[in-house]
Amino acid sequence: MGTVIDAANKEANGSLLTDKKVTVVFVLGGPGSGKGTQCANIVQHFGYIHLSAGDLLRAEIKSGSENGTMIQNMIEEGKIVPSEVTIKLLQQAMEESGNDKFLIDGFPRNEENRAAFELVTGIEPNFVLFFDCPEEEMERRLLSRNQGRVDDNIETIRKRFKVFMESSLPVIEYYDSKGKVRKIDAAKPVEKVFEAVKVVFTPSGDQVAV
Ligand SMILES: Nc1ncnc2c1ncn2[C@@H]1O[C@H](COP(=O)(O)OP(=O)(O)O)[C@@H](O)[C@H]1O
Ligand SMILES: Nc1ccn([C@@H]2O[C@H](COP(=O)(O)OP(=O)(O)O)[C@@H](O)[C@H]2O)c(=O)n1
Ligand SMILES: [Mg+2]
Repeated sequence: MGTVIDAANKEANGSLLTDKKVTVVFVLGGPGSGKGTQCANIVQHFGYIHLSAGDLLRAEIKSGSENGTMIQNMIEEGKIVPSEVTIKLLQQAMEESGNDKFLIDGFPRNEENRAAFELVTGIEPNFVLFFDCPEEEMERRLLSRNQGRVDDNIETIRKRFKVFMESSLPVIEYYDSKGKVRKIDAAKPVEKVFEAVKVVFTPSGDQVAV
């Protein structure tokens, strides 16, 4: 994307993103690590809006948009959709929500996602929640997710794991080098994982011993 267009985008989207202070938490982790499950819990307890990049892309396919076929093909192959498409959907959802605290789930998934979002929106995440889970466990979960997803088959799952290792982990490492990563052991049962998540979202002065 050219810098002139980027500057214009930033200007045009300034209402929410520069006038107000927004809180953004990126929720990252491999496919099946439990991002969506834990985001639902966080929303209930901490008043965030949950924006799943994958859900927004799937809704875009269903809406019959001109990008639908391209997005569908990328998802079936486990590939990462060009940033401009995903960022536009995220920005729209943020604007429409009227809220100012967002969990952005499954984004940024590669360096292009990360750099373009920062450039276009001017937003840096407050922190990054990273769900760390072994591949065997993620594979088991995805194969029994039963949400009718075209990408939850063993062939595409293997491709998604490869993309995660090659493209998404470097983004987590980038934020780790800035001290922004909050790593959670995501192999445990849902309730145990949420106990660890709660600690991250609770201001340290408010934590009570149990
Ligand atoms: N801690 C957990 N233990 C066992 N199963 C889980 C856990 N967290 C999520 N699941 C299940 O695993 C599948 C993938 O979870 P999901 O939240 O969709 O992950 P992601 O969004 O990271 O792909 C779902 O069927 C979900 O019910
Ligand atoms: N930032 C993103 C997020 C998802 N996607 C696409 O959407 C697919 C599903 O993403 P998802 O976040 O719903 O998947 P899970 O990690 O939740 O299993 C990915 O495999 C990509 O093909 C993308 O292209 N760019
Ligand atoms: Mg998900």
